[in-house]
Amino acid sequence: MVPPLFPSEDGMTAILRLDHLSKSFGAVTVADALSYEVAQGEALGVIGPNGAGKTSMFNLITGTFGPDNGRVFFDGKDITNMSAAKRSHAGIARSFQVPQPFSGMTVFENAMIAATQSAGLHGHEAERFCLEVLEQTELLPKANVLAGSLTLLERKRLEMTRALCAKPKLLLLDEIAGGLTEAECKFLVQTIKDIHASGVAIIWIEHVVHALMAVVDRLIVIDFGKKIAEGEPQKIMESPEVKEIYLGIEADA
Ligand SMILES: Nc1ncnc2c1ncn2[C@@H]1O[C@H](COP(=O)(O)OP(=O)(O)OP(=O)(O)O)[C@@H](O)[C@H]1O
Repeated sequence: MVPPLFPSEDGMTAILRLDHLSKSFGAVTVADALSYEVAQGEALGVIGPNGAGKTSMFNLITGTFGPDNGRVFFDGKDITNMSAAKRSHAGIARSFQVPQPFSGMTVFENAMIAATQSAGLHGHEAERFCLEVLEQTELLPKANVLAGSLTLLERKRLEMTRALCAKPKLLLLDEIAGGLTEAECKFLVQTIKDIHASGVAIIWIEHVVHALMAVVDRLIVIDFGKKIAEGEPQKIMESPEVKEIYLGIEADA
């Protein structure tokens, strides 16, 4: 039986629900009965060791591949069998760990592709919206520059721009702070805070934990495709499970 969608257990309205998602590639399990919810407008942080299945979880949410078992619910609908393109139209957008812009196009043209193809905007409306987003992500001065010539920080900003131009209800950020200097990271965190404040729900996978902690309302920890901890960020970071994974301290030490 399909579980009731709204409201969720804590009385909040969920934008996303993963219900016992499982996925394996041969002997490698990337999702192991993974279940959680994201409330409308919530910012959820995701941490876990390399290879734990975090990016795979995004692939299951965006429909890059389907689960072996379990279901994905988004905005009141079961989207488990929905194509990636339809999920994008429905309001799920992502940024990639390795930025994937159209390098031979300008920043503005990259933004326009997302606004027209994913958000379904046209003409002046699309242009106006792209300019607004470029201002928000501080890329407006680079609007006419080729994406291939941007710095790493600017490419990360372009990833966010493209995702935001799709008018998402849920934004998936995959290790967007990696490789940045401390000062660059601070700027990026402020932009993500602004996006969060505008009401967009966010799931943010990040190894740069202090950046994550500055934004997220809740944290989950994934190891071997399994959710091993979930809750208030500070408490989770101090939990024995996290210390064991990140610092090599035995859970019962
Ligand atoms: N399409 C695929 N086919 C086969 N194996 C895959 C596929 N996608 C991911 N994997 C494997 O699944 C495991 C989990 O990968 P995933 O990228 O989801 O981990 P991650 O937690 O995001 O890691 P990282 O923090 O290093 O980015 C890895 O061992 C990876 O090689």
